[in-house]
Amino acid sequence: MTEPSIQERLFPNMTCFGCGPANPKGFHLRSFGAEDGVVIASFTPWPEHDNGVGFLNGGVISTVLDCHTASLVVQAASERGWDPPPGAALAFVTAGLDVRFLRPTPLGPSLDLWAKAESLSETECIVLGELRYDGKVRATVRATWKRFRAR
Ligand SMILES: CC(C)(COP(=O)(O)OP(=O)(O)OC[C@H]1O[C@@H](n2cnc3c(N)ncnc32)[C@H](O)[C@@H]1OP(=O)(O)O)[C@@H](O)C(=O)NCCC(=O)NCCSC(=O)Cc1ccccc1
Repeated sequence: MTEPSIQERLFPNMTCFGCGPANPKGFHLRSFGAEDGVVIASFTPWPEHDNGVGFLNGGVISTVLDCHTASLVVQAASERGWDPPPGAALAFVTAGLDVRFLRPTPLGPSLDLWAKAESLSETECIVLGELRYDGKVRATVRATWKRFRAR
């Protein structure tokens, strides 16, 4: 897609490995709002992301699910005026990820990411996510996001 992604619009200078536009060696995940509060993205694994038996490594799966749910939380926080603390790039951080690997995930060519909010509040957001390939859900996440306080 040519339009700016959520990440490019809301945190263009972020250096997160998975989704920071400003990390020169990162994944540069690009997520976009769709209908009914859903956020979507696609991710193309690198050959290096092999899990040793020809499928996608589980840590990489967890990273992209973490970062994709982040885009939903950051967009929701921005829309509601839940601003980051002074000097911080983000209003929320991941407090927990419950990832389930339902079936092996091929190394591409391109995988689909989906996310939708379960609940959103100023102190805690819970987001459901899925990684899909070839019409099948390969992995799911229930991500808990908590308000970040700079110290
Ligand atoms: C094995 C199990 C966990 C359980 O399955 P089972 O008890 O046998 O249950 P069931 O028979 O119901 O099968 C369920 C579905 O799975 C499919 N399937 C199963 N085996 C194969 C196969 N060989 N090839 C293709 N497909 C296969 C099977 O067809 C079915 O799909 P379907 O309904 O027909 O479309 C399976 O769900 C799975 O592989 N999940 C993904 C795990 C995963 O990606 N983990 C993360 C990466 S590992 C990592 O990073 C860690 C690491 C660290 C360090 C170094 C190296 C590595």
